[in-house]
Amino acid sequence: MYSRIVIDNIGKRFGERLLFSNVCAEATSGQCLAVTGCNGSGKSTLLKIIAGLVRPSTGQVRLIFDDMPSPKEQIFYTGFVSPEVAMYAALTGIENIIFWTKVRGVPCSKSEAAKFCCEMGLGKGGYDLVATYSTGMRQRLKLAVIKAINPPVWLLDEPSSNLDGSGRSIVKELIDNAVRQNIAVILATNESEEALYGKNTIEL
Ligand SMILES: Nc1ncnc2c1ncn2[C@@H]1O[C@H](COP(=O)(O)OP(=O)(O)OP(=O)(O)O)[C@@H](O)[C@H]1O
Repeated sequence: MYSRIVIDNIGKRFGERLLFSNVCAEATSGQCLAVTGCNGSGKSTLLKIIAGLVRPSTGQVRLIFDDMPSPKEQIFYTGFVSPEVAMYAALTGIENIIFWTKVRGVPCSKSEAAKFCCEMGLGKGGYDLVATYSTGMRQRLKLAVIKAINPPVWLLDEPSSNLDGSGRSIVKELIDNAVRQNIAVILATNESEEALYGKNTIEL
């Protein structure tokens, strides 16, 4: 599927405080757009605006897909990995994947969910309750969920947070594969090395 995200003159203000203004960029299928900037510059806020979770103060974000979903359906075309997204602690990793894929209407068997856990380096941890997970394991599970849902637009907010070296390599491979599969990836990061995954970069 072809997708195009147009960030058109976006600005955001919280009360008196202007966070950013006149941000313009585009991300299309098969490309990664990196969003960089210091702590508090508004990277997460911009991703939330693109996800439709926060209203911009000025400008608009247009999501364009070749099969023209209704505005209500468009939310199902994006996946969001963020420190603010939580997995269900009372479910196992595999059960979380089955839950989230069901919410999105994507078929996913237990064995497929177990495979996604393994690919993200959770191993047999996929059968354990998320309540018992370390922060890095929770992050790996969020990556397994977006891989299972596989939407045409991926919004990745600090995808390597709390990950060790092997986890960071998994994130790189995940983004490379997503781009190869024609997914549009928007990546917010503080890591200069990770920012290089972006074909284009917005600095806030
Ligand atoms: N709902 C809100 N109301 C008021 N201020 C907010 C709100 N959400 C975010 N902010 C403020 O906006 C600023 C930018 O936050 P944001 O999380 O987008 O930055 P960031 O660039 O992602 O930071 P970091 O690199 O630390 O993750 C922060 O100062 C934050 O306190």
